Formats: sequence, C-alpha cells, structure tokens
Amino acid sequence: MRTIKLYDTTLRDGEQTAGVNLNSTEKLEIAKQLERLGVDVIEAGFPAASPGDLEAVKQIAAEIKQSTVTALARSTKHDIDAAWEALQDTPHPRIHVFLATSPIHMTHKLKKTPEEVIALAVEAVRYAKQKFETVQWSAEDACRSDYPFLANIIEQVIDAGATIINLPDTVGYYTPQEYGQLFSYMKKHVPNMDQAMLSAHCHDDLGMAVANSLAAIEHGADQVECTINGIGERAGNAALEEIAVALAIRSDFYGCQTRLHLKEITYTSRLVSRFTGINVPPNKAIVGGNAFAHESGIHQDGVLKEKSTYEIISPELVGVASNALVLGKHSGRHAFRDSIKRLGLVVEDAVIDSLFQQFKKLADTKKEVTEEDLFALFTDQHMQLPFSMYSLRSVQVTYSSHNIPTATISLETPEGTIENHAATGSGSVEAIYHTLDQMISLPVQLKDYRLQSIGAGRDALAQVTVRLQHEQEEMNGSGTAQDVLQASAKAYIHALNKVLLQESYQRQRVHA
Ligand SMILES: CC(=O)SCCNC(=O)CCNC(=O)[C@H](O)C(C)(C)COP(=O)(O)OP(=O)(O)OC[C@H]1O[C@@H](n2cnc3c(N)ncnc32)[C@H](O)[C@@H]1OP(=O)(O)O
Ligand SMILES: CC(C)C(=O)C(=O)O
Repeated sequence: MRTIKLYDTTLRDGEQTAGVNLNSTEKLEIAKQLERLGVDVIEAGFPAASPGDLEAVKQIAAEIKQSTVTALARSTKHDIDAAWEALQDTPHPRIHVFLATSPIHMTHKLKKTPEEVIALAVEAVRYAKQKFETVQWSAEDACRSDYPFLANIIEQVIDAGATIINLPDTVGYYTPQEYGQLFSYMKKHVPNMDQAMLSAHCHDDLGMAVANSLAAIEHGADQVECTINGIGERAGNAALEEIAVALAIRSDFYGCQTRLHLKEITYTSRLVSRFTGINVPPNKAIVGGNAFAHESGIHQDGVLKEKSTYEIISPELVGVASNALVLGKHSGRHAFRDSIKRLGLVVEDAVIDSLFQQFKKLADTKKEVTEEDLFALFTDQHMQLPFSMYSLRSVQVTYSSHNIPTATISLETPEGTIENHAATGSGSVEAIYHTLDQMISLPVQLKDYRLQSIGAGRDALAQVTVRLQHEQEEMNGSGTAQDVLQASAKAYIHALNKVLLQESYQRQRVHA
C-alpha cells in the first residue's frame, strides 16, 4: 500500500477563513492536537504576515516533535528570511515558497512576464535552499496555467533544489478528471519529476475539493494539503477528515493508507471549530452532528438488525463515543480524570486540579455535566490570551418588556484595577456591548453574533461566538457560560482582548 502524506494547513490557509484570527496560544493548542492526530506536516503560518504569526510559528516549531513544521513565504528574500527566523531551530527546517504561474495572475497581479516569473521562482528556491533542508515549491493557480510553461518552470525549480512540487487548484476551478490529468501530464512531461514529490492543494469553490484531492492521489500525488473541517479562503480547502476516512474506508479502491489516528478526528474537529468560531454544519461528512444519526424508520429498522445496512463508517472509528458519559456534583477526581481520558483530552497534571474545581462549580448549578460541558471547560483554558487583559468580574442586566434594558458591568483591567460602568441598549445584549464599548474604547463594529447551546436540556451551557470588524480586519471571540448574557459578555471581551493583543503586536512591529 502507498502511504499518503497529510499536510495540514488549518493554521495557514484555514486561518485565511474570513473572520478567523487565532492567537499564538490557540494556534499552539491546535498544533499539539494535529500532532496527536498524526498529520505528517503542519503548515503553521505565514511568518512574514505579522510578528504575531512569526512568533506562533516559532513556538509551534519548538514544541512539535512528531510532525514536520513548515511555513509559507512569497518568492522574496524578506519572506524567506522571516520563515527562517521562525524555523531555523527545528531539526529539519522546511519552507513552502510559492509563485503564481497562470497568465491571469502573472499579468494582472504580479505584473511580470513568464520569463521574469521563471527567473524569480528559481532565484527564490536557490535562496531558500541555502537555508532550508527541504524546499516545497507551489505554482499558485496551477490549474489555469499553460501546461508546457508549467512543466518548464517545475523542471527549473527542481534543478534549483525544490524536492516537493505542489500544484494548487487555487480557485477551485477544476473537475476531478481534469485535476488527475494535470498530475499525469507533469509526471510525463517534466524530465526530472522523479527527483520531487507531487502535492495537491484544492479549494472548494465548486464543492469538488475532496474529490479533486483523491483524483490527484490516483494520478501520482503522494502528499495532499487540507484543513480540519475544510475551513480556508472563500469556500474553504479540502477537508482533511474526509480525505483520510475516504482513503481508510475505500482502501480497496485507492490502495493507500495514511499515518492518521482516526480516533482523534472528532475531537480535533471540535477544537478547531471552538477556536475559530466556525461551526460545523450538522450534515457535514464525518464530523457533522448528524453524520451518524439515523432518522427514518426504515433506516433505524435496518441498523437495528444489522449496522452495515446503512452505516459505512462506524462512529467509534473517528472517536465518537458510543455511550454518553454523565458526571455530577458527587463525582470525585477519579471519575473526573477517567472521563477526561475517555474523551481523548490530554490534560497536564498541573491543570487538572483547576479544571476539577471549575467542574465542581458547574456541577453545583447543573444536574448533569456532559461530555460537551467537559470539552467546553477544557477548551476555555486554552482560549486565555498570552498576557493579562480585560476579564469579566460580573454582569447584571435589568430588563423588562416596557423599559430600556440597562447593563452594569464590573471588569478587571490589564493593570489589575476594577472598573464598573453601566449603559443602556435596545436589548439586553446590546446594553452589555454598549457598556463594554464605553469601558474598552476601541473602533470596532459587531459583524456577527451566534448563540448555540452546548448539549441538550434546559440547563445546557450557552456558547456565544462574535465577529468584530476592526479597521481592515475581522476578529472572532468566543465565550461559554451557564447564562446566555454572561456568555455574550465573555465572547465580546475575548474578541476585544484579541484586538488589543494585535494592536500591541503592531506597535512592536513599528518600533522594531
Ligand atoms: C493562494 C494563497 O493563499 S497565498 C497566501 C495568502 N495569504 C495571505 O496573503 C495572508 C498574509 N498576507 C499578508 O499579511 C500581506 O498580504 C503581506 C504581509 C504578505 C504582504 O503585504 P503588502 O506588502 O502590504 O502587500 P499586499 O498584500 O498589498 O500585496 C501583495 C504583493 O505581493 C506580491 N506577491 C504576491 N504573491 C507573490 C509571490 N508569491 N512572490 C512574490 N510576490 C508576490 C503582489 O504582486 C503584491 O506586490 P506589489 O505590492 O508589488 O503589487
Ligand atoms: C500558497 C498556495 C499553496 C495556496 O494556498 C493556493 O494556491 O491556494
């Protein structure tokens, strides 16, 4: 069986999803989970994009041992140097350099002739090769490129030192048949193609990213680039979980395997969804809430008689627990630890005690503490920002159907002082957000507000996700609490803190 390498770009292309902005703590936590999942390569970011991203890539490279860590760079010395600064201490430094090769991109975006593009690509790969052990080169918008030109530039970048060649369907334009043929063509027409590995990178604009990636594998790609939950620029990238499970379930057809620990898939999906604020639709393959739910009588009858009638993937394969787990206020540390373990969460001893205290507090107010609640407690720990920022002490809202709601909020400031303030709004949430705007004065606009319950029942936890517009950027924030208004306040403060953090990075950049 061929082993296909899974190259995860959740932290780079996935982070290019509109409204997603991960801080370094969140990125590191996702990277650690990707390592547990068993991905071969983690594209941790684009170090030249911001000092925050450079720092995040550096931290990830220092922590991750089982997966290779790489980062993206344009074909400029500046970008390659930034990637080197972030990755130089890794045992096997690897970079991903790209340059567009389609007439549309070369003419309108790069404003370069095809000859200038070849020269720039070769120069960038040579420069990168002086520093990095492994250089991956991508022909951005490969699918809309002229094939003989593409074959020529690939031959030259391989001669310059690239050992991985990626052929991205940057705008999600191709069908599986065409994408497969592109790989066959390059295998046949690039004379030194045997000196490099081929990689696929697909976008989902026409809903064909996963099918295209699988077609590339059939035609010679040994690496596929994808993201958890298929997040990414515009309609997203190929979903890693769909590719991996398709290869596993249909190994009879593809004859390929991956190194992935499939049991980690569900948890990874939930973690990425929580940190990015991008919810997974219920009908999403593999990780959607309904992916293993049988609704209609005939299907239920079939599954009760014999699972394989309607189930091609067993939920346990991807880590969906078959029996729900219930903890309560009388549960002790042993049961708590056991539940954490069964959920597949990795918690260091140092934090288990504080997590247990939070669980006890929650169990006091809730009849049952479910798997979802434990997951929320766990992820909340990792949503804290790298240094102290604003935190919510209390929120109180006076509301009646005849009066204007008023919110009174008490906040702990980054300096450790307590500030109290009250303001009104046309609804309870707006009153809270007006109050916070007056306390933490930042030019932001609320673009999106989403509320969902974690688990079922009247005492379920509330999870709020907000998206704020700040200058040219969007920033998401998330908060969970037993009460909807408290979760709303926490989510808004989380997003404001992230804006403040980013402003502080930008100030550092100006002073540097
Ligand atoms: C297909 C992909 O997903 S590619 C990855 C996309 N990801 C991102 O862009 C996220 C991070 N990007 C950023 O933070 C910024 O765009 C930066 C820091 C990289 C660059 O910012 P700026 O210097 O302000 O340039 P800006 O983004 O406005 O324009 C891009 C420039 O890079 C050039 N460029 C684009 N691709 C490449 C490349 N592969 N190699 C060299 N130059 C390139 C463009 O032609 C343009 O050049 P110009 O200024 O001479 O017209
Ligand atoms: C940089 C490349 C690989 C990319 O993201 C794309 O072309 O979509």
